[in-house]
Amino acid sequence: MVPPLIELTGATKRFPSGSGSVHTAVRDLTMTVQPGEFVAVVGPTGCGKSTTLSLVSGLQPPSAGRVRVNGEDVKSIPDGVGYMFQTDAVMPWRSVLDNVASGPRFRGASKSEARAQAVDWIARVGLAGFEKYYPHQLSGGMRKRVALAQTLVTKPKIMLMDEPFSALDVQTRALMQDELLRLWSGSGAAVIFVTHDLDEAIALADKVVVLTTSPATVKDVFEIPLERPRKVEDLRLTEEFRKLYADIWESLRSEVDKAREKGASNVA
Ligand SMILES: Nc1ncnc2c1ncn2[C@@H]1O[C@H](COP(=O)(O)OP(=O)(O)OP(=O)(O)O)[C@@H](O)[C@H]1O
Repeated sequence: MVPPLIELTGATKRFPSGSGSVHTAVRDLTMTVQPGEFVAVVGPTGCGKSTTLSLVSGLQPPSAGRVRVNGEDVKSIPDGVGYMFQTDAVMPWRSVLDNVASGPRFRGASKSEARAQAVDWIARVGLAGFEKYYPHQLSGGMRKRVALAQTLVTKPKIMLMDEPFSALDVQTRALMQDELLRLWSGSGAAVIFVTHDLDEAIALADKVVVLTTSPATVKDVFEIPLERPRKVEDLRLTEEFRKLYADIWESLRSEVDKAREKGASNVA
């Protein structure tokens, strides 16, 4: 058995909230991610999904429990981690080429090496010919492709993705999901992908982790035995997919209902 690449064991995160009280965002959360595994995390709005990612990224230390990457306790941002968020990190004042080259440059590559890597990844995400464009000259989907190239050019061992496609229209979103799967399949990277969208979680992942309503802890873990390579739009029409959806939704629904009862206005 290969040791997990990412391991949260009884991880708890508390934040001070006004009036001197404490808010528990994540409680006693245990989950593992194997090297090269694609794990989707779903849960009701505000349950603690992003906080869970921030524990793995080292942006937040746990208040209790352990968070390990590669067998080591996470004390700062671990090496080899790439991020992608809902609002992309594309710098508006830089061309596509300079945006993608900035990661390798920051990690010490020479200017020409960084540019060569950037040109390669810009082509791989389907943007060859757009190197000199600026972000405002691109569509939302194209900017996501730039963000994907920015993330992958650094060859991360771990990709932490927090609803990266949620601002896209449905068709562009499906395209980007296929692109992500295509690019990830050759990368060997482990992924934690946070999403509100159960369809998206099942279409992309090897494993779907259902979190409880706040404070987040793991409610259920579902293996997704769908064959790869996958075409997300075709996959959604299959009986196997609908069955998985029904099973996982059964688990998620009661948490969404609890969150609604607690008064969350915008739930899963
Ligand atoms: N830095 C912080 N300081 C104080 N409270 C925080 C902090 N970060 C998160 N929280 C609180 O922790 C809880 C969980 O937030 P988190 O963003 O992790 O949830 P989420 O499931 O990702 O939300 P969403 O579904 O809206 O994306 C929320 O009540 C939030 O207000």
